[in-house]
Amino acid sequence: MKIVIADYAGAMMPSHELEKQVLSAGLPGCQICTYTYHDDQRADFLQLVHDADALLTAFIKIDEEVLAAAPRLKVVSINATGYDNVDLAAARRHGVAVCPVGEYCTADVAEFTITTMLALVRNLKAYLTDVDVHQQWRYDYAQPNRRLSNLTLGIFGLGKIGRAVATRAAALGMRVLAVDPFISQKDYAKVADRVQLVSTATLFQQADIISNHMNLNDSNYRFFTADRFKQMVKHPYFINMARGAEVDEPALVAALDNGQLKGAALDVLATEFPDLATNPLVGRENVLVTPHAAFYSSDSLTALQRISCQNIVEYLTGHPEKVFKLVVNPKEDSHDYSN
Ligand SMILES: NC(=O)C1=CN([C@@H]2O[C@H](COP(=O)(O)OP(=O)(O)OC[C@H]3O[C@@H](n4cnc5c(N)ncnc54)[C@H](O)[C@@H]3O)[C@@H](O)[C@H]2O)C=CC1
Ligand SMILES: O=C(O)C(=O)[C@H](O)COP(=O)(O)O
Repeated sequence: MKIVIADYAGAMMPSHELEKQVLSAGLPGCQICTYTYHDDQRADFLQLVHDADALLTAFIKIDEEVLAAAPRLKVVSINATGYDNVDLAAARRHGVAVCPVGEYCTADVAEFTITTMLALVRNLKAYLTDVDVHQQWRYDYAQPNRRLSNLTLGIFGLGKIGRAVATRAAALGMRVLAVDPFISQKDYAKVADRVQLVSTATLFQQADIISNHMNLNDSNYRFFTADRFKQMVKHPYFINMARGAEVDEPALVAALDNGQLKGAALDVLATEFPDLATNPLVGRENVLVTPHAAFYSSDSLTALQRISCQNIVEYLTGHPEKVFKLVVNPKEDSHDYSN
């Protein structure tokens, strides 16, 4: 049995020892190949997966071409929460199961979101730059600091991460609004005492900070457009911790340039590995760009590696019901055990 662990170049795991341990314990004798994927070497990747039974990856486009090149493939395990890199219809056609990790970094992303929120409203980047770079000692800027407990947070996507952000923001005294047309009553009930579900128009009217936590799908590709930035009445801070493709990036740059937005915290940009030297969002005092790092802690990484490999073991040993989250299960209806 052959298992391919493919890291996108630039988003590599520090080590694959834990994955190898979990896979070898659950599937004794399996062959494990680790691989670093480069966009311009797709033919090598297709060759590598041609006799693979399982593939462990994130971000690499898994489409008809890959699935047709891997006739023995039974399961694609995504070592990430987001699985927008996989063509689910093609996986269904090929009878290949798809299991994203489900949940491993909810608290990490929520803490990171609150960290950037506080940094934005407290002008932290400007203070640090003034002191470290310019040896300047001052506290008052054109954009005065604000107290979170006097502000309204507007969340797009009240899923696991959105709810965790809402809970932390409410604990800091913020009023919390959210837009999520797809949330179940059961999930909303978990936070109904601290979050008000509203329309997009109401959120745009009332939010001082807007934080995006939607999973990327057909309903929200390039959702944040110039027109929508203009509808944000209070010139809010904008935070994106989900996927860069949900934002029209030139429109975001323009909204920052013309003051439509006070500032931004962006853990994801339009492309996964942006050219920082030329990206117009980099180097601004009121913009925090981080390298898709919100998920990362030693705690989350261990969970990520363990769960993503355990999912492969469970599926290949005939226990799909034990896979944490199956978004395509060729054997029966798909399950989500994460809620
Ligand atoms: N920056 C980072 O390090 C990380 C980023 N992520 C991103 O965060 C996303 C969310 O993660 P979870 O909360 O665990 O996922 P989730 O699936 O629990 O929540 C996503 C929520 O977005 C909502 N949604 C989808 N389309 C929407 C729309 N058009 N309007 C409003 N709401 C919409 C869904 O109904 C769902 O409630 C992931 O899909 C991934 O893209 C996840 C982990 C780490
Ligand atoms: O889990 C997700 O979805 C993410 O966006 C993670 O931050 C990034 O995934 P990896 O870099 O761990 O593959």
